[in-house]
Amino acid sequence: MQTIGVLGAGAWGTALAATAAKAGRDVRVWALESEVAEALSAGKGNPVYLPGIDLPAMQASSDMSILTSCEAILAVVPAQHARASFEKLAEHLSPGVPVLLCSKGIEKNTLSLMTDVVHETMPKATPAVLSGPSFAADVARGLPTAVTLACADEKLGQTLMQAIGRSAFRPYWSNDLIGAEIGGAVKNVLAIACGIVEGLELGKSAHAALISRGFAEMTRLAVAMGAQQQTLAGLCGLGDLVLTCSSTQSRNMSFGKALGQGRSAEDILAERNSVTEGVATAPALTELAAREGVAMPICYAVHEILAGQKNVDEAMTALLNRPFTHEGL
Ligand SMILES: NC(=O)c1ccc[n+]([C@@H]2O[C@H](COP(=O)([O-])OP(=O)(O)OC[C@H]3O[C@@H](n4cnc5c(N)ncnc54)[C@H](O)[C@@H]3O)[C@@H](O)[C@H]2O)c1
Ligand SMILES: O=P(O)(O)OC[C@H](O)CO
Repeated sequence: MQTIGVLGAGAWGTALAATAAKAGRDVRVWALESEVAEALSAGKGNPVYLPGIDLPAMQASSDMSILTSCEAILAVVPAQHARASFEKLAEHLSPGVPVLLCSKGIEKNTLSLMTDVVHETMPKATPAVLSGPSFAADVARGLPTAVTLACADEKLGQTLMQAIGRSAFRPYWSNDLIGAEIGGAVKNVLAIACGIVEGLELGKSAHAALISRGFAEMTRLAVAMGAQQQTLAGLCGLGDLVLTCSSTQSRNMSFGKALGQGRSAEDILAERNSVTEGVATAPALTELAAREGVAMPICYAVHEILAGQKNVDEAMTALLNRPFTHEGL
């Protein structure tokens, strides 16, 4: 597998493209913005989404036909833009080509996971999932990172790992696509909650309690949807939850922190050109949890705050006054 296509040149798509290029692959990148495509092609990095980081030059275009003869595609557009992007990608894809889903979110309204969106828009493609604790800037700088690569077919999973992996970017194979997807989507909503706790200055004990009870919520939903419990204890679950809830380098965590400090969601988002996936995933997640009959009180509290149904103090008081219960999942 030599020719790798990357759909989306935000921070993460760019970091993954650079990693695959450093691993010796022939990389082709589709960028929405022509100025991003031009800068990447000219070896000037990505001044819009990864400013100040040196990257190898790679073929890039804002014309999606650049992805036509790629042997695998890394799909890295934000979750809410996946369906429209995949519908266009379908015109350029050969049957059976693996599509490695690298975004972390659930589609609003349809409640579709990204694998569902692939099945609906590109039924002949083979979906796989890449998820785990990995800030784009760390990966682009070549700092050590480990992620889950979930693919139903182990042989294809191994081929994908060889294609994009290197010593500083270590994929671990799993056959659990649903577990990897749910872990990545839920940790973003929980990171908003952790940010709120930090913004309210509720202390590190509350922070640890939230990570732990949030992990229980994530695992409950994933298992109800058919995932293996142990997947959530791995890189794409607990690993990513710990990373994202521990650093304001996370857009979701820093968004939550600003909410906790009293700013409005609209004001915070208006200042950003980057995506904060947990904002759109929160309402989808609470609907999904209701559909699956799973309790997710922390995620629900985030949804209530974002929907304007409660302010942060009211949501926190309601969480703290839930009945005492047993600790199991
Ligand atoms: N940045 C990270 O550290 C990181 C790490 C792992 C996973 N992810 C995930 O990767 C996905 C992409 O995030 P990112 O950080 O690369 O994005 P980003 O915030 O850096 O950039 C936003 C991206 O959205 C794209 N976009 C905006 N409108 C669009 C449209 N209408 N159609 C298609 N694309 C559109 C832009 O072109 C750009 O590529 C998200 O799901 C995110 O959760 C990000
Ligand atoms: O900046 P965030 O919050 O989108 O998180 C980035 C990655 O998903 C961390 O693994």
